[in-house]
Amino acid sequence: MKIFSAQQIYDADKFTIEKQQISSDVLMEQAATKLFEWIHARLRGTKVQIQLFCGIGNNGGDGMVLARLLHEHGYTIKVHVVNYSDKRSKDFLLNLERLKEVKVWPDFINEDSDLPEISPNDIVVDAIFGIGLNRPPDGWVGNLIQHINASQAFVLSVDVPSGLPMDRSPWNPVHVIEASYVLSFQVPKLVFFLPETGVYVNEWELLDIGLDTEILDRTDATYQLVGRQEILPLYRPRLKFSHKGTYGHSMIIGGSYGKIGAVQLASNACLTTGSGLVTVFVPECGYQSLQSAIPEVMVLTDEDERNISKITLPFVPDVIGIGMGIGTEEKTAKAFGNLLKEMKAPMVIDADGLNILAKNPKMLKDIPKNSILTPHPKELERLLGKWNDDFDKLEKAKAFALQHDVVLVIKGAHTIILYGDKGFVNTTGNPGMATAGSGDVLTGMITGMVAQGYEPLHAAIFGVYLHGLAGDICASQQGYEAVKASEICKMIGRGFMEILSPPEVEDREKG
Ligand SMILES: NC(=O)C1=CN([C@@H]2O[C@H](COP(=O)(O)OP(=O)(O)OC[C@H]3O[C@@H](n4cnc5c(N)ncnc54)[C@H](O)[C@@H]3O)[C@@H](O)[C@H]2O)[C@@H](O)CC1
Ligand SMILES: [K+]
Repeated sequence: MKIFSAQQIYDADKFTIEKQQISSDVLMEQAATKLFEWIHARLRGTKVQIQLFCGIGNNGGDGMVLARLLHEHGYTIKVHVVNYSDKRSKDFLLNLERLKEVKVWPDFINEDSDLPEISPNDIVVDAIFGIGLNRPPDGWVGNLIQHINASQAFVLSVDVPSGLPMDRSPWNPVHVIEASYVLSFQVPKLVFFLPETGVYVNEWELLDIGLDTEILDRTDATYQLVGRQEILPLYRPRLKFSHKGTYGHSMIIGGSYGKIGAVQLASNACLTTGSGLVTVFVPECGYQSLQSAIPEVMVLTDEDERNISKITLPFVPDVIGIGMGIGTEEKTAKAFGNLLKEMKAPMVIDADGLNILAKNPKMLKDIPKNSILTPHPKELERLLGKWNDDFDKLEKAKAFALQHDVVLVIKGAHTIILYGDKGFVNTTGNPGMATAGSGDVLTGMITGMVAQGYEPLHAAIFGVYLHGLAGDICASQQGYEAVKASEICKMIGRGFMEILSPPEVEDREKG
């Protein structure tokens, strides 16, 4: 599903109004009717007080229409106009009049007004600012926002949490609504998925407000949200007349004394994801444990007992997953550098493999074509240097991926895969997966997908989605805390089955 920028949303809005020959207030009425229907379906006339805080732009206009509809259906409402500017939008003014016509008179909150009392049992509708926010809210508006956040009431934000800009991190982190639920119009917004801004969105859902499908289809979005619908077409079915050679030979290189488990997790995940053959290359000390832990995996060892010091491969694998538990010893870094120079097979590079690259930037030019890098935030920072905010991070990361022609997997609550000038935002996964070895499993899985012939970008997108899905299945069975990397691995098969099962079973695109 495409993620639009604020400008693209305004363009789609304008196009719809022109093509469908409707006026802008009709579109606002449509949008607010969807809000009303959502609320009404859940409250069914419950006698709860709904306090609506409405700005003076079109987000506030949506709030005005919603207030009218709630009033007409007998709900107990209080409407506040947050009077932060005298530049009121046309449709706000129109709907303020329409509200007065049904005998609802909002109070106006100005700089010197007392803040209204909000009970924890109230429902707050937040329609102060929408996607039009382009500068910091005034201090008193910020205070009102803090007051709403402190109320413990359920806060339903219209379109986006007020105070959250669409293209940067907030000016003041406490002057943003902490939304219990966001009902967002038509398309998801990138801010919902980034660590600094996603924290204001507890849950979100899209409302189809009828923007024209022609413009939605033809708009080229930089970012896409990846759900089951996007994953299913990437799937490569296994053929009846195939054999283990059809699905590639993966090599997993990593481990050091005390960290052989990382290789075990990665190679097991690689096999379980469907790689035809898997060979590992580890220091001598890993031989026994790997042979006994995973009988399906073939084991090659370094001449060094505790660390990788010289990588000699007796065959050319289809793909190499490298870096888990490998350490950053000088001899290891040298062996890794030589492998990069000699090897043409694509690589999936993780953990200390990335740290070695960060310490030896000259090696970056030797990364084989079609390779994938899977940094977590700290590893990314070592590669890119510091960034100002999440948007700056994405720009820097995109430039890095372009310069080195790699697929970059930025791991996080919503992992983002960057390639060329496009980004893909994952929707699966949960906080239980923030656990030792989870990244090793992901590296193994992506390696296994490349081995089977998935293009690197598809391998990364599919692998990340499947990894999160396997983690979600684990969490649903035993809770977040008990999710362990080895169990994520066990759920890979179930994950595949869920992706391939009929659509009514799952729709994970909700936030
Ligand atoms: N584009 C669409 O698809 C539709 C948009 N609608 C609503 O329209 C919203 C956007 O409306 P607007 O563009 O009027 O913008 P907002 O209502 O988000 O903001 C109000 C206006 O205040 C000004 N402003 C920005 N930052 C300010 C600040 N810190 N202090 C004081 N004034 C500030 C700006 O001029 C801005 O246009 C959407 O979020 C959505 O809720 C809906 O009416 C339905 C259709
Ligand atoms: K809002």
